[in-house]
Amino acid sequence: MRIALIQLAYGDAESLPDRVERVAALVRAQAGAELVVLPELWSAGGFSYREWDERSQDIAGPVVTALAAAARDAGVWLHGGSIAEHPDSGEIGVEGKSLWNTSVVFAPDGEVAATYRKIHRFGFAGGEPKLMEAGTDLVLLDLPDGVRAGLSTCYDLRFPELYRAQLDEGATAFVIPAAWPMARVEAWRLLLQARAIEDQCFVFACNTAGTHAGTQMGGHSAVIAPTGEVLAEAGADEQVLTVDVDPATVAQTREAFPVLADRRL
Ligand SMILES: O=C(O)CCC(=O)C(=O)O
Repeated sequence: MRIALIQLAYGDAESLPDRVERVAALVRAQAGAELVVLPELWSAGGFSYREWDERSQDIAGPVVTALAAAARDAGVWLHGGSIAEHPDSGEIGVEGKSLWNTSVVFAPDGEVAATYRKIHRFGFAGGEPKLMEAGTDLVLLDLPDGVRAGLSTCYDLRFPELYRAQLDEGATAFVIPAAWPMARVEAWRLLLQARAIEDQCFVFACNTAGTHAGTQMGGHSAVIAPTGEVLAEAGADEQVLTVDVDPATVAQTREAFPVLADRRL
C-alpha cells in the first residue's frame, strides 16, 4: 500500500483560494498512491485562531468540494487533514459554539467516507477550547488491503486511551494529521513511536511545515511500523513523504511478539 503524506508549508500571506488550488494540485500529483494525507487545519491555519471563524465552512463547502474533486481525479483515498467546520444546519454544540475541528476522508470516487471531530482540544484556557466544540465519537474506517484506520488529530496524540479504544475496535493503523509546533517536535516524534509500539499499529502522521501566526511548525511527518520502526520521516520543510507499507506486517508483528494478549483489563 502506497502512502503519501503531504507535509504542507504555509505562511500568513497566502490567500485561501490560492492555498486550496495549490493543495488540490499536490493531491492530484499523488495519483498512484492508495492513501494521501494532509495536515490539520491547513485551510484555516493551525495556529491562526483569529482566522478560524472567517475561514470556517460546512462539510459541503468549497474546501471539501475541491478536495473531493482532487481525490476523484487522482483516484486515491484522501484524508483531507481537517477544516474549521461551521455547519450550515445551524448545529450548536453542548458548550454553545458552532465550530469543530473536523477531518473528512474521501474514497477514490470523491465520496465522503468518514468524518471525525477532534476530541481533545488544544490550547488549555485559550485556543480550541475557547472557540471550538469537542468531538465525542470514535471513528474508524476500512481502507484497501485490510487496513482498518483509526482517526485522530494532533493533540489527541497525547491521550493513549483513545488509541487503545481504537485498537479495541480493530484498528491496524492510526492516521494523524497535525499542526504540531517545532518547540515540542521531540514529543511528537516520541509519542508517534509510542502509539505504534503500544498498540502494534501502523502510524501515518502528517504534520505542518513553515511558520504562520508567529509559530514555527515542526514538520517531521512520519510513517511508523507496528514494531515502532520509523520507516520514513520528513524534515522540517514542505515535502511529500511517499512510502510503501505491507499491511500484513501488523498480523506478523502481533504474532511474533504477542504483547497485546497479556493485557489485564
Ligand atoms: O500537544 C502539542 O504540543 C501540540 C498540539 C497542537 O498543536 C494541536 O493540537 O493543535
